[in-house]
Amino acid sequence: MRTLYPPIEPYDSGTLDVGDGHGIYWELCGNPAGKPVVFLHGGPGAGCTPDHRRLFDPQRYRILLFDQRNCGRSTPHASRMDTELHTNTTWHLVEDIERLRKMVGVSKWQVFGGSWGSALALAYAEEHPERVSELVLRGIFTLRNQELLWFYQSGASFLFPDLWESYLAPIPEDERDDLIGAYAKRLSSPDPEVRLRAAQAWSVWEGSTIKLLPDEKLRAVHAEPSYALAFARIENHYFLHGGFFTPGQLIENAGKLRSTPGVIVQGRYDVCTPATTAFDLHRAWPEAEFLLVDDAGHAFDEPGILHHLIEATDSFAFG
Ligand SMILES: CNCC(=O)c1nnc(C(C)(C)C)o1
Repeated sequence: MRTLYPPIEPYDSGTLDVGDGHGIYWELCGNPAGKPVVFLHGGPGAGCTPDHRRLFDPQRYRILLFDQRNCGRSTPHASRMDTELHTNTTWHLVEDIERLRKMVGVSKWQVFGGSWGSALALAYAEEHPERVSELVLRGIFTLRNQELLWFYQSGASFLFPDLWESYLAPIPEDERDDLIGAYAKRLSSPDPEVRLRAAQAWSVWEGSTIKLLPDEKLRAVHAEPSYALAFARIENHYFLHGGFFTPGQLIENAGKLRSTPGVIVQGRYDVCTPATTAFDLHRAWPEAEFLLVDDAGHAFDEPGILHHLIEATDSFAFG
């Protein structure tokens, strides 16, 4: 089974001013003369980690990673309540990707994204197909209403009834018919204790359910206050607006990808973004290789998923 390439450090990094008061943290890793690839993290609001650099052969790829608006090392951080989110939408991020592409000076690049990153990758590729050499996608998420309701209102709750009680805890029973809406109210509360309690409950729900087997380290990351506040605020903001898509937009427009080489990797037991969406994308984009991993959940570093992701990036590298 293939696994991550060795740990590496960036050979360059910085912050790009993209307007609206936003500074986007970016870093370049691997071979400056290598095949260009951009990595799109999940959430939205999760930020990049050093392991994300390791999905690509550093001898053959020039790897750009960046923290999307208001999260990670980008500024202003959404954990601050004076950080407003109205200039953080899918289409702002698509424009940021183009700004970064022009900054690094490439005409096209491989786009790699998992979960929310797969939605952003699809949005970018459907908007700018001429800028995408290949797509490598994992844990397909297109923010259709049924997808959001499954994970945040009713569905995944049937598989994790114990953890679901903790997700419900901050919300009074008479508001539980619209949990995304009820969480929005608490994530914008003037009371910092109310905000933090809601943010941690929201963030830990996801952090506790994205791997096939429990991962206490990942749960702890999601419970950390600054991370949880940004992650929950940004996710809830996007989900309240349906990802800023028209209903079913990414699947309906997948015909724009017919000439783009691609690989779709999906865990059979992905509770966060169930396989039905990946299958719908496969049906709409049959040219892409579709790999359903029978012993995996959602996370990129589940053994079977990681194996196919590394095989995919290797297969597209020069040489
Ligand atoms: C609903 N959020 C799905 C998503 O983008 C996602 N799933 N897991 C993650 C991290 C592990 C990166 C937090 O992001």
